[in-house]
Amino acid sequence: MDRRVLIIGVGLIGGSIALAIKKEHPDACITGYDVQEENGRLAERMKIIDRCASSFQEEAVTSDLIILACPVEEVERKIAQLAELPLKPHAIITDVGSTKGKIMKESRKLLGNKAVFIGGHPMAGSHKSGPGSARVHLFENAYYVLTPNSPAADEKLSTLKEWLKGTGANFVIMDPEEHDMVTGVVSHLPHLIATSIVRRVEEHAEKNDRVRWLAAGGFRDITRIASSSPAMWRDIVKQNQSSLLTLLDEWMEEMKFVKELVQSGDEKDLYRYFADAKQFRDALPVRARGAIDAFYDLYVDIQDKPGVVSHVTTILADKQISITNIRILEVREDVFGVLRLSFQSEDDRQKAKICLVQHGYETYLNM
Ligand SMILES: NC(=O)c1ccc[n+]([C@@H]2O[C@H](COP(=O)([O-])OP(=O)(O)OC[C@H]3O[C@@H](n4cnc5c(N)ncnc54)[C@H](O)[C@@H]3O)[C@@H](O)[C@H]2O)c1
Ligand SMILES: O=C(O)C(=O)C[C@]1(C(=O)O)C=C[C@@H](O)C=C1
Repeated sequence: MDRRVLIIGVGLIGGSIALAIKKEHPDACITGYDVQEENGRLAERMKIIDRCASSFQEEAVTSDLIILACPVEEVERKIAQLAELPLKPHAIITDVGSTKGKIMKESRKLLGNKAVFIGGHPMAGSHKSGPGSARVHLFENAYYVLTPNSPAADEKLSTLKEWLKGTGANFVIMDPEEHDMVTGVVSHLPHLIATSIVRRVEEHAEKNDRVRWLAAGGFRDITRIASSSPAMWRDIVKQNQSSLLTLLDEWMEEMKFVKELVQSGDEKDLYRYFADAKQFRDALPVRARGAIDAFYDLYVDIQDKPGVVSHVTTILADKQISITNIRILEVREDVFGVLRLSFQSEDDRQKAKICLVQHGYETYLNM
């Protein structure tokens, strides 16, 4: 074990990066530091990291690669703390934070140091948190933004990509401000909208319990991300405030337009509004995004009767296909329920599909 990696924050993303590094660089020693000691210990027990440390400062000075994988406000604070340390010359520091502008500005504090900072953001994830949800394939096919901002960073770019090769991600270089506007559009504003929908529904549910009963697939799909880590999103909103304020103004304009459309009841205009959105969304490169498919989910229609779940799992066990997660999404009386099975790889998902279809089950790759 010659080269040393330190991951600060061993949650979903830090843990998944650790697994991806280990896959490609089995000789590297990966140490984790987490302010929640139980997360560090869990990651160690799960062999996501080789060991956990109780002080990040002590580890940082001997590390070749330092990955900041904590919430973004904390990434900024950690950069300032690292800048005070005698880091190894040519060590690489990177982060996985969902915002880049303020972090890149803070990283200038490291310029006097011989270590090099390269900002990073893998554009895949989940609403789940903690090392227990870490997955080696989480970033496969996803875009992974890198924001080098100095000649020294340009020089180290290929070394960082080599470290991160096991993620299977597609690296893309971006300017931090552009990054924050684009992620504001596709990730941060949608997150605020999903959360606000849940809050509206909660208020209605307090007045009428049937709101809870009838919340089904549509509500689930549009609000899944509202179950994400509140600490992570509090920090993202603080860091990307200026893009979000612009985008919220645009959103309110859009809602004003929608209200007028509903008020007008104009059939042609209503149809066009939905049709335009459908056309754009259907043309998006879903597979390349990685975020959804990284979990290699397969949906199976099952009847609401005893023993059906164990029948499905037995079929897969007989073929030695392991399931990483299983969930019944919706069971409607007398009709069908949808079972969501998650697999480690695309290969397992395809094999599972074939043998379940052979046993008469209806399966879907997407819902
Ligand atoms: N969840 C996603 O979908 C996603 C995707 C891409 C990037 N990110 C970014 O990755 C980072 C981590 O998010 P996550 O989803 O892994 O969250 P997580 O909650 O699963 O993990 C974060 C970890 O950081 C630890 N932590 C918090 N403060 C710390 C500190 N001061 N020192 C050390 N450890 C600390 C927490 O205890 C936790 O274990 C965030 O910056 C987030 O913006 C998240
Ligand atoms: O899939 C999810 O749950 C996510 O919210 C992942 C998601 C996203 O918006 O796509 C969220 C924040 C990250 O910075 C990157 C990815």
